[in-house]
Amino acid sequence: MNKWIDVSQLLSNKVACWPGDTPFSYRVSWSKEESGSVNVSEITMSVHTGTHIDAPFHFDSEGKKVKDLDVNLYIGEAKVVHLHNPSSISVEELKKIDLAGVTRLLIKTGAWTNRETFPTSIPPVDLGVAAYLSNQGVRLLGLDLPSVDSLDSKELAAHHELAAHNVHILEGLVLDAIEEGDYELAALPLSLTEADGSPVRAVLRKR
Ligand SMILES: N[C@@H](CC(=O)c1ccccc1NC=O)C(=O)O
Ligand SMILES: [Zn+2]
Ligand SMILES: [Zn+2]
Repeated sequence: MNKWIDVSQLLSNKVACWPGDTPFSYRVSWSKEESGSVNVSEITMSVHTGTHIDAPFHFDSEGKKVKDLDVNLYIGEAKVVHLHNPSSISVEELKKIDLAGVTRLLIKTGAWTNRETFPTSIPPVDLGVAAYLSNQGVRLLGLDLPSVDSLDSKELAAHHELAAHNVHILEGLVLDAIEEGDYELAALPLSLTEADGSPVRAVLRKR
């Protein structure tokens, strides 16, 4: 039986954060010395830090929140493909991939090299990709990037298009050591009732 491989970013005070967003912080808020019995800690973070999923509420105030998302999206068969430092994620490139039976597509671009600093530019998901993937039956798109849109985008066109075509978003994967092929994925969001996104622990197992 193949082993599960962790494809999540480490959550430490060094993790990169979207410029201007709440930085990640961890601290022991009640030490064993103080409490007399236990160490108790707290974390503060943006839900868009590290490896995470977006709920449509992130970019649509009427959109689904994390609690409304189907857990079945985030567990099951997934295909990993490599695009080699693409300038964007294009329909043309995706047409070269056999997507028959693929419901979860994970793309390694290699474009985010130092995960302790936020990238200055990333390849965005082109317009038309959402419609293409959805026609092929893809329901979850995962990337090794902090966003599916370019970092300076205010319209978040790819986020909106993906949601309109019912393709869900998983961002910030660590796919450096993952070869192309068929895997099982587990990347469950927390059961946050109100949130627009959630950190996940993403793991892959070769099929
Ligand atoms: N779309 C990005 C997050 C994002 O856009 C963002 C996150 C925190 C603070 C500001 C953000 N975008 C501002 O334009 C994501 O999905 O993780
Ligand atoms: Zn996000
Ligand atoms: Zn996003």
